[in-house]
Amino acid sequence: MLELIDISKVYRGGKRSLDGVTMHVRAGLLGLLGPNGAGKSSLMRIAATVTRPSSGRVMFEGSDAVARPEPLRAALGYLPQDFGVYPRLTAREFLSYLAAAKGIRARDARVRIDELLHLVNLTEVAGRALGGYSGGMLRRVGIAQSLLTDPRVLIVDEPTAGLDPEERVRFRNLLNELAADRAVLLSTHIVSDVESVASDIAVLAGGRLVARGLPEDLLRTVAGRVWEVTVPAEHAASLQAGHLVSRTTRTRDGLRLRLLASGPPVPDAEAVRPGLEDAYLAIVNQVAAC
Ligand SMILES: Nc1ncnc2c1ncn2[C@@H]1O[C@H](COP(=O)(O)OP(=O)(O)OP(=O)(O)O)[C@@H](O)[C@H]1O
Repeated sequence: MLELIDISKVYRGGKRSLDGVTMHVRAGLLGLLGPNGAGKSSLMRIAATVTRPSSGRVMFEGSDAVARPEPLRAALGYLPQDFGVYPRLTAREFLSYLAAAKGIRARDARVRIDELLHLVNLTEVAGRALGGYSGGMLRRVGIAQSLLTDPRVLIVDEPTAGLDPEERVRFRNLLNELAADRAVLLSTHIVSDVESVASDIAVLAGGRLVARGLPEDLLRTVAGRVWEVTVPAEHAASLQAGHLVSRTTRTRDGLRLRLLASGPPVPDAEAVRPGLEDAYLAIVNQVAAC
């Protein structure tokens, strides 16, 4: 549906944020994972036709979306990372204003806005000024605005930033539902945001696409290399220094470390089933070590 081909981006001043990224976006939920500064927002802005790539092509349904962005724009919903609202407007007023700006007729807009307020569970507070909304509620307004035109491609940039765990789960489920009949590209640096919902995961690090596949493909990269050990707190530092540690838990018997190693890091280490967090850590750090 949407193809990003060999995309590079160099900002004025010489900062290179993307380096030859090729990524095809199909129907369903594609989770774009990467640490801060990996280039996720740069790629999302290019996919959303907000910024042009320095080189490379963006193709939408076979036609060049850099030269002619209108067809993609007409099919696109976008929630930018720095989504802002007018605090004095109510949710309904704000959405009506945006609908008018998108050229939606007033009567159609009213019906659509009612549907969307219901979808994002804001109907009851739709008459309240946005200045009084929580971070999670504002994110839901952001999703509602991105869906005004019922887009076939939905791009959401770090939508769970600043949300509490409960809101995060609700948001994840909503995006999962939306991905049933459209392409959703979701960026995040939090593995659990995509772990349970994305069937397709891309990992960006240092401006390059370093992994892409099903969660099980990514898990395979650390098969047999994830261990858990419990050590006295004073012994933990040397293990932490020599290995990638994906989790540290304090227990009655000392520190429980979950770490990556090609063989048992200590004789009584317990081999455990890899999780996506382990795979992500390994993939991103392999790149950093190169
Ligand atoms: N307009 C800009 N001008 C110059 N450099 C920029 C600009 N936008 C981003 N960068 C730089 O490009 C790199 C990638 O930034 P980008 O925001 O795309 O990454 P990200 O993965 O979305 O990270 P974050 O989650 O922290 O936003 C960073 O080093 C950033 O400082």
